[in-house]
Amino acid sequence: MESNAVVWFRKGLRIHDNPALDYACRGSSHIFPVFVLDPRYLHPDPSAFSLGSARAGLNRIRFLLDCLLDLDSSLRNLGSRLLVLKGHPEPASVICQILKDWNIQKLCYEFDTEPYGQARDRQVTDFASQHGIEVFSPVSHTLFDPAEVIKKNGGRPPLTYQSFVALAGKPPDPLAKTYSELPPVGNVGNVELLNIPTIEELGYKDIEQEEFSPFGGGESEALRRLKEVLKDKEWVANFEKPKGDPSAFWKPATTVLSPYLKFGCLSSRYFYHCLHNVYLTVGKHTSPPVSLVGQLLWREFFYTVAFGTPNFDQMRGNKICKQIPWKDDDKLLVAWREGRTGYPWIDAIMIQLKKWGWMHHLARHSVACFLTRGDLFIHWEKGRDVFERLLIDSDWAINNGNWLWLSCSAFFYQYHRIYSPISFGRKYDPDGKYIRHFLPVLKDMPNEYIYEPWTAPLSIQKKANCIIGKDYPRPVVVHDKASKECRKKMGEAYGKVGSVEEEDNVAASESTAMQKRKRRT
Ligand SMILES: Cc1cc2nc3c(=O)[nH]c(=O)nc-3n(C[C@H](O)[C@H](O)[C@H](O)COP(=O)(O)OP(=O)(O)OC[C@H]3O[C@@H](n4cnc5c(N)ncnc54)[C@H](O)[C@@H]3O)c2cc1C
Repeated sequence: MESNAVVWFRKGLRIHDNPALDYACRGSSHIFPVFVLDPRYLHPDPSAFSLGSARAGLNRIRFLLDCLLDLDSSLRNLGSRLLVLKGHPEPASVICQILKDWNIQKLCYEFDTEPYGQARDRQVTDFASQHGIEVFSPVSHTLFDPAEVIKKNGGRPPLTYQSFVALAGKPPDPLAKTYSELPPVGNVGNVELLNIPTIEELGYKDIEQEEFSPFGGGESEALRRLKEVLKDKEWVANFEKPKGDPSAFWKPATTVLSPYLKFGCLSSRYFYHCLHNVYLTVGKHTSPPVSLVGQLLWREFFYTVAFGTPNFDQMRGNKICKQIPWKDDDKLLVAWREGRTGYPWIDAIMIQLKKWGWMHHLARHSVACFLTRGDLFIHWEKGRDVFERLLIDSDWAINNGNWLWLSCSAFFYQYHRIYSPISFGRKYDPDGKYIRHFLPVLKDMPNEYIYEPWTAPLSIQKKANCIIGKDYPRPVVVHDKASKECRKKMGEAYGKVGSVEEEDNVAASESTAMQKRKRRT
C-alpha cells in the first residue's frame, strides 16, 4: 500500500536537524518535498510574478533563491528533488489542492510562530483534519518552544532576558540523523511544477548597476560559514557582543549567521550544540547576554515575547509598547531611508543596508535610534518596515523586538542615552574607511571632516570634490538640538515632568530605570 508524505519547506531550508523531513521519511513509500513561491513576498500582482515587493527586497530574494537551489541540489543527491509550486492565489490553498491530487497521508512542516504563518497553517491543518490527513508540525526553528516557556511562566511571556533565561533551561539536542537516500518523489500528475526562477525571471531589471550582498544563501554555505567561525575556538569562547566593531565590514565582528538562521539553512539547535562543544574544549568562556550562546538566547527571547504578545508588531493595541506620539514626516523618513541625512555614519549604514542587506548590530542601533527617539522622532514602525524589506536576515519577531527596544517603546527605557551620529562611529573608525566605502562621494574628504563634512571649509570641500549641499546633503537636523527635543518629548510621553537636564540624571542601569517606573505606577 502506498503511503505518501509531503514535506512543506517554508523556513527550515535544510537537510540537517530537520524533524519534519525526518518524520516524513518514516514509513513513507514516497515523499514530496515542496516549496511554494509566496506572492506575499513577491510582486503585488501574483500573476506577473515579478519582484520588487513591498515586503522583500532584491538581496533577500536572491538569498532565498540560493537557498532553494542548494536545497534542491542536496535533495537530488539523495535521489529526491524540490517541487516548486506557484503560490496562487495563496500558498495554503495550493497545499490543500496537492494534498488531494497526490493522495497524501502525511503532511510535515516546521511550526511557524508568526501571525501570518499561523493563519496560513490553520487553513491547511483544518483541511487536513477534515480529510483524515496526519499533520506533523514540530518546533525546530527555535531552540525552545515559545508556548512551553510561556506556560512555565504562568501563561505570560517573560519580559526580561534574565527571566527568560532562567525559565528556558537547556535546549534539546539536534537530530543526529544523516541520509544516504530519501524515499523517491511520487507521481505529481498534472500539477504544474516550476523551475527555481532566476532573479531576472522574477522581473528585476538593471540589476547589474547594484552592489550586491556578499553573502550567498543556502545550507551548504551556512555550514561552511559555521565551520569557519568554529575554527577559531578562542574567538568563539571570548566573544563579547558589545566589544565588536560595527564599522568592520570586509571582516565583520560577528558571525553573519543571521540570514542562515532566518531561513533555517542553519539549525539554531545545531549552532548552539557546536558552540557548547567549543566551550567544553576551551574551558573558560564568556556568558550570556554577551556571549555567542547569549546571542542565540536573545533570538529566543524575542521569539517568545512576540509569540505571546498580541499586536506585537504595532504600537496600537500592544500592551507592552509605550504609547508615544511619534511625528509624521515623510521627507525626513525618505532622507533616512535613502542614506541622505547628511550624517555620514548614518547614511553609510543605510547604504550598507541597501547594498548588502546586513549591518552590524550596533550599526543597526545607531540608525534605529537616530530615526526614532534620537533625532527624527519618527515612528519605529516606519523604520521596521524599511528593515523588514531590505535585511537579508529580516525576521518578524527579532526585527519588531529590536525596534521596540531601540525606540524605548518596550524592554529598554533609558531614552536619555542616545547614540551620537558623529562620535559613536568615529570611536571605532577614526579614518572613516567604512564611510568612504559605502559613500564614495566622501572618499577624498580628510579624516578630520569625514564625520562632519559640513564643517569643512569650502576650499577643502572643493579639493575633495564634494560640495556639501550639492554633492552630499547638509544635515537634515542639528543633532544637539534635535536630540534634546526628542528627550523632552520622550519624557512627556513617559509621563514625567521636568527638564531635559533632570532626565540626563536618570540612573544608568536598565533595572534601576525599571524600578523607578514601578515606583511611579
Ligand atoms: C533595529 C534592529 C533590527 C534588527 N532586525 C533583525 C532582524 O530582522 N533579523 C535578525 O536576525 N536580527 C535582527 N537584529 C538583531 C541583530 O542585529 C542581528 O541578529 C545581528 O546583527 C546579526 O548578525 P550576526 O549573525 O553576525 O550576529 P551574531 O552576533 O553572530 O549572533 C548570532 C545570532 O544570534 C542572534 N542574535 C544576535 N543578536 C540578536 C538580537 N539583538 N536579537 C535577536 N537575536 C540576535 C541572531 O540570530 C544572530 O545570527 C536587529 C537589531 C536591531 C537593533
